[in-house]
Amino acid sequence: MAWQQASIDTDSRVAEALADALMEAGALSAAIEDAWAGTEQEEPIFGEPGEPVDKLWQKSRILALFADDADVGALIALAALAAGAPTPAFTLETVEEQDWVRLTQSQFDPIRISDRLWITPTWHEAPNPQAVNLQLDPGLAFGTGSHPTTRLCLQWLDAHIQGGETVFDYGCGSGILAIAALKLGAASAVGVDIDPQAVKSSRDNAAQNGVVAEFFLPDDAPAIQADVVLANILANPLRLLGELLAGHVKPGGKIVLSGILADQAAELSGIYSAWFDMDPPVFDEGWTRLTGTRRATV
Ligand SMILES: C[S@@+](CC[C@H](N)C(=O)[O-])C[C@H]1O[C@@H](n2cnc3c(N)ncnc32)[C@H](O)[C@@H]1O
Repeated sequence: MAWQQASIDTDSRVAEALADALMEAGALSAAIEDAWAGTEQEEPIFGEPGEPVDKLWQKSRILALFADDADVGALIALAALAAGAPTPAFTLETVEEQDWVRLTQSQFDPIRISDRLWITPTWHEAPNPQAVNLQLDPGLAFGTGSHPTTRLCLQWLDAHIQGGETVFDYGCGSGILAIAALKLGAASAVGVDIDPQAVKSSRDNAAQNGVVAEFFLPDDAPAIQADVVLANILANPLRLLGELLAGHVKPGGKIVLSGILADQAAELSGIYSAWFDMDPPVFDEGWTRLTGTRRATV
């Protein structure tokens, strides 16, 4: 199927009325943009989120979509009359139907963490069916495996989970770290996030991957001590959460921190050395992973 797209340059003062009138006249959509978009005269117009923008471009362009058999010239003339504007000139082009779902999906390929650990969208064949494959689609919560902060944690899990560990994932997002730990052999995993949508996504993703993990909002989290605690949050919350996170790590257990910029690593390592013997930092694209071993409390 194809559509006709009319491009109408018009005085900004009548653009909105004309776009409304085009919709009334039978356009399938009508969007207003800067007539000089993409040129040196392009004029960015910014507004506060949720606030109406009271400024208009000097000259506006309306892109209006019509059915392939519509008499576009007659409909534009009718709309201009209704909007009290002179009949504008326009150009017309044919727009072919696209498979938007396929186009979007093609932008997400499987992600190789290591030879044995892959993150694969559900619509893809696993590149290595023998590997540990997490099925994860881009969604409303952070954590598809493509971001360096997540990748640093996944690489640590891949290298250190030997089987039977208990894991606590603080700031679980999509649940990717808890789910990966379980698929790599951990005995149990619990995740926590302040965002209810992340808690829901994590539960859905665990079910999708056939693993049993529990996810909570912080106030509902169980008072557990785990062999491994991961927290891929940002430096600021990590500065405040040291004591709480340390309380969730068994003596001799491991902490894995991510979401830290390279120039914040020394300061964060200093904070966590109050409870942990810290390892040297590991860097990836300007981000840092910090790890440490919980000292026995005296
Ligand atoms: C960068 S994402 C990490 C998601 C996932 N764990 C990963 O590694 O990709 C950080 C997550 O931490 C959550 N978060 C931020 N501050 C938090 C806090 N104080 N307590 C619990 N969760 C928090 C956010 O809602 C977000 O989902």
